[in-house]
Amino acid sequence: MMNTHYDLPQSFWSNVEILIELLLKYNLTHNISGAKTKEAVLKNIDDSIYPLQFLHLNELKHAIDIGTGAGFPGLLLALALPQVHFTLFEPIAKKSAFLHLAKTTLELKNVDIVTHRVEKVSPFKVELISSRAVTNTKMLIKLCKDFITPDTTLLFYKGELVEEEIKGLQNCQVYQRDKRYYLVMKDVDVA
Ligand SMILES: C[S@@+](CC[C@H](N)C(=O)[O-])C[C@H]1O[C@@H](n2cnc3c(N)ncnc32)[C@H](O)[C@@H]1O
Repeated sequence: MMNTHYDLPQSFWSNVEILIELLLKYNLTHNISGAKTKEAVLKNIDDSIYPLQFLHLNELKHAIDIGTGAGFPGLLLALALPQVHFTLFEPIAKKSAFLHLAKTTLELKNVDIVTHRVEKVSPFKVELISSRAVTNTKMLIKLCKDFITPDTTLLFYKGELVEEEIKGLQNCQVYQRDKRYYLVMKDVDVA
C-alpha cells in the first residue's frame, strides 16, 4: 500500500480498512470531509503518519491534536502509536460524533475526544501537539501555549506558506515532501 519505514502496530492496516469504510459511509450523510473516495482518504492517512519516519518519539506518553476533523492526523497517529494517549479536540459536533464512532468501533483505549476549541478547556501538559489545516503557526502556538513545556514537540502540517509563517520563531525544522511541509518545533517560546 504505502511505503513506511516506521514500525506500525500489527493492527494498524486492518483498523485503517475499517476506518475508511466508516468514514466513507458517514461522509455520505454528514459531509465532514472533502475525501470522498478510498484513494483520497488513503492520501490523508499517508500524510498523517508520514512524520513518524523522522520524529523521535521516545518518552512520549500524552499528545493532543488540535482540530482533528474527520481524524487527520490525530486519530491516525493514535492508531500508529497505541502506547500514547491522544486527546483529540474537535468543536464541530458532527465531526466529533464521527470521532466517537471511530473510537467505539475500533475499541480505542488511547483516545479521548473533546468537543471544544482547544483554548476553551483546562490545559494539561503534553509531549506532542499535532495539527493540520487549522490556522497559522503563530496562532496555533497561542491557542495551545498552556499545553506546552520546554520538552513538548509541535508537529504542524503546513503548506508552502510555512517559511513566511515561521519568520521570527526559534527551533523550527521543516521536512518537505511534495507540496507538504511538516513543521517540527521544540523548546517553543510561549512567553
Ligand atoms: C479544515 S479542518 C481540518 C481538519 C483535519 N485536521 C484535517 O486536516 O482534515 C479544521 C478543523 O479545525 C477545527 N478547529 C478550528 N478552530 C479550532 C480550535 N480553536 N480548537 C480546536 N479545533 C478547531 C474545525 O472545527 C475544523 O474541523
